[in-house]
Amino acid sequence: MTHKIFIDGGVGTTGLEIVERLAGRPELSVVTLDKDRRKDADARRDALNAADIVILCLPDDAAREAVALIGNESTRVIDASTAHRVADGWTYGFPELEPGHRQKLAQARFVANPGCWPTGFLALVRPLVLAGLLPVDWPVTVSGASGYSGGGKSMIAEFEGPDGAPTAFRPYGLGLSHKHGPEMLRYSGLQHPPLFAPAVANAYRGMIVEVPLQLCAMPGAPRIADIHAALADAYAGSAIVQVAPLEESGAMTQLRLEHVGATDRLALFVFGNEGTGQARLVAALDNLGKGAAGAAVQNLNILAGLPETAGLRL
Ligand SMILES: NC(=O)C1=CN([C@@H]2O[C@H](COP(=O)(O)OP(=O)(O)OC[C@H]3O[C@@H](n4cnc5c(N)ncnc54)[C@H](OP(=O)(O)O)[C@@H]3O)[C@@H](O)[C@H]2O)C=CC1
Ligand SMILES: CC(=O)N[C@@H](CCC(=O)OP(=O)(O)O)C(=O)O
Repeated sequence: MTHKIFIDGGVGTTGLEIVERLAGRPELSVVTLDKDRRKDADARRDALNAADIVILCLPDDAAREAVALIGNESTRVIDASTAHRVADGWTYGFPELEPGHRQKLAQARFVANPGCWPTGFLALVRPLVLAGLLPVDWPVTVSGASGYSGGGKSMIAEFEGPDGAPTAFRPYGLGLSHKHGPEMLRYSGLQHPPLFAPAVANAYRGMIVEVPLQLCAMPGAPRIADIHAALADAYAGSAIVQVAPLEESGAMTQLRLEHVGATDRLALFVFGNEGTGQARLVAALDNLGKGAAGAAVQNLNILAGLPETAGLRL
């Protein structure tokens, strides 16, 4: 069986990355609209309703508009935008979220791909909440740096424009109301919004997401080995999410934004000091990989009943 896939927004930053990952797969027939017709409502309606699975790589408003254009009840949707991540009737597209979630995704008609920051955050935090190591009422902070392609074509133009990059490193989200807040809160299972301190760096792609924990102040004062074991258990056998052994992270003195390169891998680390009772949990990923296009292709594979890592860069 050939699955008909339409990528709406196929010439944008995320859309192009998805097209690359789907190329050369005979089990898929991939449709994109050429530059002249890509915003034509009739052409989009036809393509949306003719597809088995559509992937929306659009700004939020255009993604909502695309969903409204779908009348064919057998068309399934993967939305890469923020529009539907906490919306009723949508399934959150993070297969690793918790046991059984992948099975829910396989049956879903509407799937919301996670944001890049929440991908790193939830991968680090959700298993600790499930294991009872991180109390649900604990005040959690998450910070880090992202490559500028995380801001799509407009931020790429800003950093690669004729005047050169505007800065080397730019903290943002200073109003503490980033659009990723609701999904981090909902899917972590925490009771309080995490304090989120993001930054963008003068690098095209790659990101570091960090959750510092004062283990010594937490109930039961979990040890670094307990935190590591919970993460290692959660992702045992995953080809996508890898937890560095403590011997490896213990020997590291630094970590680069580019750690996973242009791949769809998600690398997790537990750095810590048993003496001070402090830990730094860190996720390294590509904002365009597991943070966007890699996740969309992984979800597509799950929806279509295909091998989960087909087409991924691992
Ligand atoms: N970049 C990243 O790392 C990540 C992005 N995302 C999300 O993915 C989505 C796409 O982002 P990204 O690829 O970065 O953004 P881009 O701005 O690079 O691409 C968006 C594309 O959508 C097109 N578009 C805009 N409005 C319409 C419309 N009404 N009909 C058809 N096409 C339209 C744009 O056209 P035009 O070429 O004319 O501008 C552009 O080609 C966004 O919702 C973003 O938040 C999610 C995770 C990470
Ligand atoms: C560097 C940068 O600006 N990154 C984007 C997030 C990119 C992403 O995850 O996309 P969504 O917009 O689909 O959530 C931001 O923080 O808004």
